[in-house]
Amino acid sequence: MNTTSASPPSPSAGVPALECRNLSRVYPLPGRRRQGVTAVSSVSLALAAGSFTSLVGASGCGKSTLLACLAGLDRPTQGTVSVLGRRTTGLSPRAAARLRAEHVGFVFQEDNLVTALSARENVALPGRLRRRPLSRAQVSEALARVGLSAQASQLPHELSGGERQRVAIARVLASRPAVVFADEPTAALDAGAAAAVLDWLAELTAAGTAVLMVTHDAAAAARAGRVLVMDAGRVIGQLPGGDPGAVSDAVLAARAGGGR
Ligand SMILES: Nc1ncnc2c1ncn2[C@@H]1O[C@H](COP(=O)(O)OP(=O)(O)OP(=O)(O)O)[C@@H](O)[C@H]1O
Repeated sequence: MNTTSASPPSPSAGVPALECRNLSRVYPLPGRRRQGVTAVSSVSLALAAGSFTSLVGASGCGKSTLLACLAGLDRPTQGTVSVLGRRTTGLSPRAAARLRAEHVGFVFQEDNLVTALSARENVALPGRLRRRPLSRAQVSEALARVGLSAQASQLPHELSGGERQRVAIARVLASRPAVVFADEPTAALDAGAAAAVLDWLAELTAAGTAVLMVTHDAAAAARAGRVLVMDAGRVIGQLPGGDPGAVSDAVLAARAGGGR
């Protein structure tokens, strides 16, 4: 376990790291004022500090939209989101960005990194935004942890897709935000690299971070302690992690039982 990284803020007893209530997102349809696409419908959930949760469901069921609304990257049409008990919905864009910089991290398949910054600078960025810079040793340690010491000075376009993903992992390992959102973090990786990413996410949760991961990979989903199953914009069920077969069955059952 990395011992020199920043620790996530200790949440007050009983306050979830992330919570949403009655969250909905309706995309307007051009030219049809009264109609829209309901991508997320009345979702309520809470993630405890140190929990690892995955979100599964058939393509188009609303996983990425829910993640984006929870992460403050999209505005829900209705409902509330709170991080460490502080409401993020309804904040000014500036205040929301500040709260995100302080407490939220991202591991996305694409658009992960600031293109003009080196791997090292990308890892250091959350600390700069929080005005609590990480030490050079902390950044180096995180890059070493993901096997990228030799690439520290390279720009994102000089790295492979898998290496860019690892820089994003190093960034959250170093800054340890209260909540990490991971969208298909293993999709473009070979089996060994995917297993390593899941190990690092689990390492984060052991240090107190709440991780929410969207994935189509049942084996990856089953690494989480809790698997939420979505269909047609709703979270329709949950199961404990550990059994990829049970996750596949739950997704198939959701698809068979519902749909838009
Ligand atoms: N910008 C948008 N405008 C209109 N409809 C959208 C928009 N983005 C998503 N949708 C619709 O919202 C629904 C949910 O999409 P979303 O991308 O959240 O699903 P998903 O479960 O993440 O799918 P996938 O697994 O294929 O990535 C889909 O019906 C999609 O067509």
